[in-house]
Amino acid sequence: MTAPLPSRLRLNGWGTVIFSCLVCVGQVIFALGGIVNAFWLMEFGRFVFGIGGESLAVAQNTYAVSWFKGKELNLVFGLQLSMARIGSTVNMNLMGWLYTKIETSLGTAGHLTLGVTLMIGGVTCILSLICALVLAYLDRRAEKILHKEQGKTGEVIKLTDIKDFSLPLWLVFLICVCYYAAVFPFIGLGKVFFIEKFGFSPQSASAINSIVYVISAPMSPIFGLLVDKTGKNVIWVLCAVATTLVSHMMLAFTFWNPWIAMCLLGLSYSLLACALWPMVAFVVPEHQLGTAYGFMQSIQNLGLAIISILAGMILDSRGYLLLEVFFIACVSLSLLAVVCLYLVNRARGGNLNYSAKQREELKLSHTE
Ligand SMILES: C[C@H](N)C(=O)N[C@@H](CCCCN)C(=O)O
Repeated sequence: MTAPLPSRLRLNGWGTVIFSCLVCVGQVIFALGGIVNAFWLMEFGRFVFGIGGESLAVAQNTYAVSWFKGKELNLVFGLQLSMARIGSTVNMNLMGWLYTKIETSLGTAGHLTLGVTLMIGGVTCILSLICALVLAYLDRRAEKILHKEQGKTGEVIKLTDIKDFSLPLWLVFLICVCYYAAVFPFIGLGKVFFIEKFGFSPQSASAINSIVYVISAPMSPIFGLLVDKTGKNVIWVLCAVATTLVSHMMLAFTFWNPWIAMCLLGLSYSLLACALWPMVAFVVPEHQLGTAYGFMQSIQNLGLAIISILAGMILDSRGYLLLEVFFIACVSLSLLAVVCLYLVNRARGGNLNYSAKQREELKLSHTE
C-alpha cells in the first residue's frame, strides 16, 4: 500500500509569488536609493525587502514540511540552508569585485556606483521570483491531481493558536533565539574581532569570517541526510549547541589558530539548522505550521535585533573578551534549553527524539 501524500496546507502558491515580488520591489527601491543618494529610500527598500523575504522564508519552511514530512525532511531543510548559504557566499565574494568593475566603467565611486551594483545584484531576486512562479504552478497542478482544495479543510488558522503552543515548542523557540544570537551577530562583528584579537589583515579577517557560511553550503545537506538516516533530532541539536559552545570558548579564552574554532562553528551551525527547524513539524498540527514558523522567525528576528544592539554596546564599552563571554552565555542558555527539551520530551513520551526506525513505524501506523 502506498503512503498517502501529506494533506496540503492552505499556503497558497500565489502568496509565495507575492512575497517574491515584494523582495524584487524592495531590492529595486534599495538600489534606487543608492542611485539618487537617498539613504531613507534605501532604508525603505530594505523594509519592503524584509517583509517579502522573511515571509518567503516562513512559506519555504511550511512548504518543505507540507511536501516532505515523514520523508527526507531534514535533508530538505539542509538543502534550503545550503542554497541560502551559496547565495551568501557568492554575495560576499562577488559584490566587492562587481563594485570595482562598475566604478572603473563609470569612472566614479560612491552612491551611483553602489546603486548600480545593487541593481545588478538584484537579478538574483528575479531568479527567485521565477522559481516562485514555477512553484505556484506545480502547487496548483498538484492540488488538481490530488483533488485537494485549499481552505476547505475545516481548520481555521488564528493568531490565538499561539496560546496552544506546547512547552516543547516554546523550548525549540528558546533554543533558536539563544543559539542564533551567538552566530549571526558574532559574524556581523567578526571581521574586526579577527583584526583586533588575532592581528589578521582585513582580507584574511573577511575570509575567516565567511568560513561559517562557506562550510554550511556543502555540509548542510550532508548533515540533513545524516539526521534523516538516524533520527534523534534532539541529540543532534545537543551536539551542535555543545560544539558551538566549545568553539566560542576557544575564540574567547585561547590564542589558538582561530580557523579551527571557526570551522567547528561552521560545522555545528550547519548541523543545528538541519536538526532544529524540522522539529517544529513534529510538535505542531499541520494547520498551525505557518503560525508556528512565522512566530519562530519573528522572535528569532526580535532576539537578533536586541542582541545585536547589546553586542555593539558591550563591544564599545568593554571590549572583545566580554563580548565573547556574552555570546558564551547565550549559547549556554541555548544548551540549557536543549537539555530541558530532552527531559520534557522524554517525560511526555514525545516523538522529538525518535530514531529513524521509530519514525518509520509511526508513519506506517498512520497509513494503516
Ligand atoms: C532566515 C531565517 N531567519 C533563518 O534564520 N533561517 C535559518 C535556516 C532555516 C532553515 C531553512 N529554511 C538559517 O540558519 O539561515
